[in-house]
Amino acid sequence: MDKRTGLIVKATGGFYYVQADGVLHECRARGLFRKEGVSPLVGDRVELEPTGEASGYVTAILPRKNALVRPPLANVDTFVIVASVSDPAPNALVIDKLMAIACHKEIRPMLVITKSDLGGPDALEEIYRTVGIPVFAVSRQSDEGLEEIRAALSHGISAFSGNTGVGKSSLLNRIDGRLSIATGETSRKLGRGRHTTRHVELYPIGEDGWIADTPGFSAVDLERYEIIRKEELAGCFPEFAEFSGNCRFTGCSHTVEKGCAVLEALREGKIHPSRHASYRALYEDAKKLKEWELKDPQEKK
Ligand SMILES: Nc1nc2c(ncn2[C@@H]2O[C@H](COP(=O)(O)OP(=O)(O)OP(=O)(O)O)[C@@H](O)[C@H]2O)c(=O)[nH]1
Ligand SMILES: [Zn+2]
Repeated sequence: MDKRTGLIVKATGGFYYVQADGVLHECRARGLFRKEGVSPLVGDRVELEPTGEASGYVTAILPRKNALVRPPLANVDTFVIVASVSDPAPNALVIDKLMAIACHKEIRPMLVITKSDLGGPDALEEIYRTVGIPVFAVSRQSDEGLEEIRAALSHGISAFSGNTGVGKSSLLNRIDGRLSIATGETSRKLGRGRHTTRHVELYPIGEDGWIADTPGFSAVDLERYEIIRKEELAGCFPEFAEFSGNCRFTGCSHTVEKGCAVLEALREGKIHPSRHASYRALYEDAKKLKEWELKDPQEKK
């Protein structure tokens, strides 16, 4: 049968489920890329050699745009960062770290503010509008905003992240009832703890969009595996770009230097203090990284 290309939407028990030409194929991988130390990920576009109507072999992985380690996911286009107005209170550092990871991986970030029934989303909105990313506010009290979020996810692969308890699962369920993630309450009732098998699965949305259902993965998992060098950090704060070229010294860290155009913009209110505070904190963390930690985690065994 003819080779074709498809998308891995699920991987479990040594099988890869590849969506190709409207059919879900249950596939094994040919040993080929194992030699090269690459294993197929959910989100990979692959070459498929069918062995039957709905079965086949994955014979090659097409070039990846990006890959995350935890959750294991390739070719992520949109990153939905979820934060709640309160319960838990928003943590700007977590949001900014996730946003920096997104930029670093060339993923388009957007922010969804949940639980707006518990208070106004204005404070968060004000910060992130200055960054120039899409910001949506929702609450389970109404469907407002949901349709716009669905539309923003209707192309490419999207993944959700945010601190535990912000309402990711509730939001996903409301975006699409098929998304299987159990909400905090349900999972407690069912006794599904931290140690359940975690597997990522893609669900279709809109015209040609896919949402990654990533049960059990938290912002913490993501942060642990996606490391940004201090030299690369400023580039992950998009609103710094128009200033950072004008600093007096090349290699300016934008934290203390005289003649730093980013610090100048901060003083003039063109960069939000909360964003710069996060930058500073992440810069301090990045300074402490050891050489071995800077190796691409994909290359680590
Ligand atoms: N007041 C209010 N509470 C909400 C809203 N959405 C979700 N919650 C509650 O917030 C809690 C956490 O919701 P989840 O959807 O489980 O949050 P999560 O981010 O998936 O949490 P983890 O699974 O721990 O990562 C639950 O008790 C929900 O009932 C909302 O719009 N308003
Ligand atoms: Zn500077």
